[in-house]
Amino acid sequence: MEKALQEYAIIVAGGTGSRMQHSLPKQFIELAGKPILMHTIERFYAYNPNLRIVVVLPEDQLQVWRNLCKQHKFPVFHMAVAGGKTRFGSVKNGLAAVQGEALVAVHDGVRPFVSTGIIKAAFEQAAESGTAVVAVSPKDSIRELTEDGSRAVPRTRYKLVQTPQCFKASLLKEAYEQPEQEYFTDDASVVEQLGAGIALVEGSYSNIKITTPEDLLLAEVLVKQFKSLP
Ligand SMILES: Nc1ccn([C@@H]2O[C@H](COP(=O)(O)OP(=O)(O)OP(=O)(O)O)[C@@H](O)[C@H]2O)c(=O)n1
Ligand SMILES: C[C@](O)(CO)[C@H](O)COP(=O)(O)O
Repeated sequence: MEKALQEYAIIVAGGTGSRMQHSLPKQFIELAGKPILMHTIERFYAYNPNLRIVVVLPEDQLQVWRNLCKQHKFPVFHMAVAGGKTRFGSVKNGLAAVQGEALVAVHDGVRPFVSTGIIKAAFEQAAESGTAVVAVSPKDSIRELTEDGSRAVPRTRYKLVQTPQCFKASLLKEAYEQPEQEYFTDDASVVEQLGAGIALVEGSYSNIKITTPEDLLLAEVLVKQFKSLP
């Protein structure tokens, strides 16, 4: 039987959270008594306690994070590395900590409600096909902007992309050697640029990215239901 590949999670939390308009970087805002980022890390630890976890933070927040870990007696072992100016740069820095052939999940530090089932499904799909991107179907109608205004498009042709996004390490590393492009909004878009196909895995509507103040209100509700979320 083939030996299973080592699994890694690169949890990107190297942003400043400008759209949240909060005094703290949003990944440090407390939910149910601890920073959002700690909830996120705990989801991955719950999936696999042997997972190697790399947390990417703004360079000037590394000490703040160490202090928060001490203050909260945060028990989950992880490596903390400095991020880049953009999410692309942060993922690239996190990837430098990945050794050998492995499976790597890249996940937003501000998506604390991902279920262990979704993480598992993403790793399994990546083990099989090399790529796995979690996504959900849109619930609203979609219009495309055109030169004259806008037009309706069939929503059944679209998916809303979430994280985790899992890949074989060699593929992801090769992808992140490419020059950064403005249209690289996630890891799938970077890997796809190499010509690789992207396998989709069903996500969840509760796997929200905490981005703007109303997301925080929703997160306060979701955190109370944490154990029963899909
Ligand atoms: N230079 C950056 C920018 C973003 N991220 C991370 O990528 C994830 C998704 O990005 P987003 O929600 O846009 O976070 P911010 O960049 O912090 O938010 P904003 O765009 O509102 O400033 C977040 O966990 C964020 O910390 C990162 O690791 N490094
Ligand atoms: C990676 C991502 O969360 C997938 O939906 C999203 O693309 C991040 O976008 P942001 O502009 O960095 O928030």
